[in-house]
Amino acid sequence: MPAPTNVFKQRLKGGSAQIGLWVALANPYSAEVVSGLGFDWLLIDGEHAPNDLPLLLSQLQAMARSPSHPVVRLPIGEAWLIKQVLDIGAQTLLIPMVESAEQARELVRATRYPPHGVRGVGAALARASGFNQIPDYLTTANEEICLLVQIETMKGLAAIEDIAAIEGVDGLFVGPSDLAADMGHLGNPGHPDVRAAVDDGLNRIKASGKASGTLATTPDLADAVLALGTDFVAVGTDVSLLMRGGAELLRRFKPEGGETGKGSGY
Ligand SMILES: O=C(O)C(=O)C[C@H](O)[C@@H](O)CO
Repeated sequence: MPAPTNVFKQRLKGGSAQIGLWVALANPYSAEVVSGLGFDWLLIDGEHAPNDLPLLLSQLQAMARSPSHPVVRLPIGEAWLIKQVLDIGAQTLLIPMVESAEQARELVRATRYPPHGVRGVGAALARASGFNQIPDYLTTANEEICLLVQIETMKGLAAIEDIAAIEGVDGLFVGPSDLAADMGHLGNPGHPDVRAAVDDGLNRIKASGKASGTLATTPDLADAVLALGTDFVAVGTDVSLLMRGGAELLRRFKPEGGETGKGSGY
């Protein structure tokens, strides 16, 4: 009996865009709620949401019955953390701030058991192996890992082809917010120069043969990047859905806005 099949990794090669949702409420209850919506993938954000390892685990467990594939974003691409997140059962990782082929190569090695990498062997204790109930986990796990790396600086943009050429990198995700910051447009990912850089990056990733991905925070932006043939696109976040939906509901009954809404800056 092998490691669980990573259907998201398979679907990335299938040619149909995978539509995702950013999950940043850091709560297994809300994670289970959105896991029933039907998104192809759900990004559990370990970088900008207050998620520690136990919370990441509880959200993976909450999503377990859903066909939506969980993608876990780490706060940083370090082998010790990759080991822990893989052991709790994540099979698809998104690693931020990748800027070189060498960095990508080390990330691949961190996701692989020897001799192809340096992932520590703890399957006997791990949820990933069904707590050792999957007899062939160790010898089949490598193939079911999907590694997605973030391109979100000018240096990363310049290295796209080199990073995409690394075996074991399955997809490259262009991060508009951090790229905007690095380009001198902090807080303005919609700046024409940033939009052009994002689209150029996505096109080059696509041309490299690896899966291309990004986050589009408006339907129009999502339509634009999907028109490029982008393979995995997050089209919103749970936090913004809650905030926008709540603000709209409040305006219905308090057009002047609530006390907390005045100058709240949201
Ligand atoms: O740089 C980006 O954009 C991303 O990596 C996505 C953001 O981090 C996400 O938190 C939405 O703002």
